[in-house]
Amino acid sequence: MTASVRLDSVNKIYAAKAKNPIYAVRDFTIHIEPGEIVALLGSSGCGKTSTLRMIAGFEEVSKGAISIGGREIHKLPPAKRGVAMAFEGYSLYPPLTLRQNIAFALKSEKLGSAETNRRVEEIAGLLELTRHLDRYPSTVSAGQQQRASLGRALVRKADIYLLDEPMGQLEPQLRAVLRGRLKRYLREHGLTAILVTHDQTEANALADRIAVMEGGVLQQFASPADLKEKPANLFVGTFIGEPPMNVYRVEPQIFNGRISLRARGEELFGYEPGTIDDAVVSLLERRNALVVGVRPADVAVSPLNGARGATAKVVSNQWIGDQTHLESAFGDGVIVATLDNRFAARAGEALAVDVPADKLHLFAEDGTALAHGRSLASGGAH
Ligand SMILES: Nc1ncnc2c1ncn2[C@@H]1O[C@H](COP(=O)(O)OP(=O)(O)OP(=O)(O)O)[C@@H](O)[C@H]1O
Repeated sequence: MTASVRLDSVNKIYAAKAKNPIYAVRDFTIHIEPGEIVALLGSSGCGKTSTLRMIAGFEEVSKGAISIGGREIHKLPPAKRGVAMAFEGYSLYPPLTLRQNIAFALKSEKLGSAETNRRVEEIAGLLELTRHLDRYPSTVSAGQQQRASLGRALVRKADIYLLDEPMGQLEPQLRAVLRGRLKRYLREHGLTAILVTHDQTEANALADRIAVMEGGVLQQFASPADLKEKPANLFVGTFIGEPPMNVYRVEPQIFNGRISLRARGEELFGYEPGTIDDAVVSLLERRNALVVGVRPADVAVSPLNGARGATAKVVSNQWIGDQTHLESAFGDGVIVATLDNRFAARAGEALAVDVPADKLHLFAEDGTALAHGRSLASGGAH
């Protein structure tokens, strides 16, 4: 009951014959392993739902191919694809109770009523719905309807499970609990699932790999850790991570082996000879300008007296319960640092900020990644 999924150069063009066709998805290629949980992540309008609906069969594929378990399915009707889908808009049947709605998904499996009931109760328990099973959709909350819709998808036996924003309506505490349960359920049954979300936490918590989309184009398909540590381009670098990566356009200067990354004539980051790997140094030698990305957690801040680093002036210092968020004026912009401890610094105070060489992300001016710390990205190799 677990299948691979392949999307090969899939395109979705709405109103293809109109004067202004809408390219919702362009040349989208991903190969998903059996039992893998994948998230499609991106901001509103990036093409996530169109992609999911093409896999389910509710939208035609304009160009390209989709296969599930090695079987090409993109021309088959939805019911023949072996897909179970939980819709963002719930789409429960109003005249049926939640129990009947969930059981309805089992009709085609022709189970006896005892087995049907057992499966419905199991899913309802997982989703904290047991107490509400005999109520009608119009008499329960949006979050309960959403869980029933999720239950209706999970209760079925299918080759793959498609989940469109499955937790969007849930309050944060329940969301965290159900995320854990959903992941355990998918894993225990070895199910292949594709989840659409615009919530990074949800994607990170649930998915083995995340497909980051923007403007209908796949930006990167990688594990949560790789997206954070080795973003393929500046879009992914700044989209993934909260607070976002600090970004500066700099001109590198190398003098007697010392490397100075400068903006408008001012040094933002300086490195003594030998602190940056040779491959990265030769990359810097070949560029007049590039973009430096620095994660807030990688910024070291210290009192000014003699500490190494450039000077920054505190703009705001917030303790958010488990972290300090420190924003300081830096160069002609700002630098945001996050620290695990409280940090005593008032607005207006000057500090030294420094970033270890192995934490620098370097991008070309067109946004292609060149290097992450010590390792060259594919764009940095030439
Ligand atoms: N039926 C349609 N007809 C015309 N354009 C559409 C249709 N459905 C979606 N679009 C357009 O296609 C693009 C991608 O939409 P899609 O819903 O796939 O994005 P999304 O990432 O899922 O966004 P959201 O998170 O807001 O649902 C958008 O520009 C959207 O306006």
